[in-house]
Amino acid sequence: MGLPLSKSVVAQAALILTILLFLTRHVLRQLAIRRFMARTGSKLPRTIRGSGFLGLRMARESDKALQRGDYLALLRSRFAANGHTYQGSILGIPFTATIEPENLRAVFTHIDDFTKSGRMTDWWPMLQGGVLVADGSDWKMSRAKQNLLKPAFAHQKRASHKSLAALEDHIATRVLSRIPQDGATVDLQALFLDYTFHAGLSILINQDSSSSTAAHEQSQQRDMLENMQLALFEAGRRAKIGTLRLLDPVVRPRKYWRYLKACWGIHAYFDHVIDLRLAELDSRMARDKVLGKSEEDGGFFDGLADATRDRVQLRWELSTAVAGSKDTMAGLLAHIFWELARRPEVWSRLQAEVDGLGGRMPDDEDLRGGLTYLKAVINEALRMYPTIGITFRWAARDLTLPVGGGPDGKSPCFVPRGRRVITSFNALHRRPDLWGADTDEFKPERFLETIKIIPKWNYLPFGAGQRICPGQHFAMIATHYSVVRMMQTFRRIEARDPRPYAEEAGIPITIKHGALIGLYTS
Ligand code: HEM
Repeated sequence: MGLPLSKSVVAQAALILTILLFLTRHVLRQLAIRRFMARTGSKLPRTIRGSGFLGLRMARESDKALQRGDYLALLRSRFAANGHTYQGSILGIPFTATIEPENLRAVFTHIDDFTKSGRMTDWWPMLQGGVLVADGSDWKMSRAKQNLLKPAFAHQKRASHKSLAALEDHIATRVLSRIPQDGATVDLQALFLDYTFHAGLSILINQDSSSSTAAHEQSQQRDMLENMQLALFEAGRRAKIGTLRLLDPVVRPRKYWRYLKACWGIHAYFDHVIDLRLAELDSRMARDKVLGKSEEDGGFFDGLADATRDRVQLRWELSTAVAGSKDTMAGLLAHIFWELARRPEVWSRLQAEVDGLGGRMPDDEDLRGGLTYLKAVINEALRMYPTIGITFRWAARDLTLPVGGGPDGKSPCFVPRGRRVITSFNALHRRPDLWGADTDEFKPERFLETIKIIPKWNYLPFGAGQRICPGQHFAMIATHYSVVRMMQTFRRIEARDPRPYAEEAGIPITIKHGALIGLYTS
């Protein structure tokens, strides 16, 4: 009969066994990595210098830059100092950063290898499904296989006359009529944020949000706007701090609770609107059937409802579309006018082109390509200030990127599974070797004269590959339209903010202090 083992001996044995298992797993993983790297000829990229213990110095630097509003400039300087592909870790969580066009082609075209898996937790609980955060078959369901979004955007395109009417209605009441005509200072960015949010509600979910809307509905919309502002800010923060967000309920319980409430408020708003819209759609269809006339194209919402009647899926897709369109377009417009106010020669040339319309409203054709200088202005603003400045993917397995490995950055670059891959469209668009020494200057002419053909992977303001922005067409039409209407209304512009440019690096990028401008009608 053996002696009974004491509890402490059992505990020690269990501990030793766990450590052994852990070490064995670690050694086996390292061997597998070595074999993989030898087989693929890949190497690790350079490691960022001066990031401090566990990347703490880098985290502190980032935090300060975020507060100052020059975080994107800091990222650019890191690429300049460490090469176009490098690796590091923030608080022990490793990442690989790259702005090599060849690597971006690999990341954005191999969507099953470079996934958005981490996005779901960044956006939780605001979005738990829908095209923005889904991967694999769920994403295909949203965007490709069952064409959930395709018909929605196609309906919206066919109903573009309605979209233009909604844009006109909102820009007239929410922007043009609110700008003092005597040159008194106004924050254009604030007006654009209000405009694009309400135009988005009208166009994407047929939600009447004009000034004649019932008071209780206006107040619901205001609450939703506030909730979405807060939730978008938090989602951006959660993405930047990674797994540290798990501490939020303990470290900042009040803010965390407010964030949850904002997300639930957004859900409740969309659920309510979806019920209303589906009921309207059904009664319209029943009426059309009785009258025997073909039903009118109702735009984006009808397209979505054609593809699915699943209310939760509709909630994710609609809130994604509203969140995706809201500040991206306002941010772009604000940056365009921030630059126009500082570039009289660009303003004059643009004015001359818009004057060519003879004061009439721009139609589909003008917006689709007749206004070449305007297009160059918008392209240049998207180059210097892409409103999605940074994006992330996660490696689904051990992978290689075409370049960036080894001390000279020329070998294939090893990316271990689970690794977060970061890219900055902002830094890509400011690479002097791709864009010239004047890369920090706003020069629309480069899109007309200097660069005849831009290599595709050097310029990605709307992303690329299968996950390219599905709202790109709408965003471009709406931006062209809005700039034309501003130029037709005002003859002179002045910058009213002597402070240097500073960004608010949320999702998406806006101008920290707004776009303080003076405008004159004569
Ligand atoms: C100036 C305006 C806009 C810019 C600069 C912009 C930019 C982008 C970029 C860069 C991406 C890809 C992000 C990534 O790959 O991680 C993206 C994705 C997306 N955008 Fe936009 N966007 C704009 C307007 C819009 C509008 C108006 C909508 C909707 C009506 C929209 C809806 C979406 C959606 C749903 C996705 C996710 C697509 C997917 O993952 O399959 N965006 N956008």
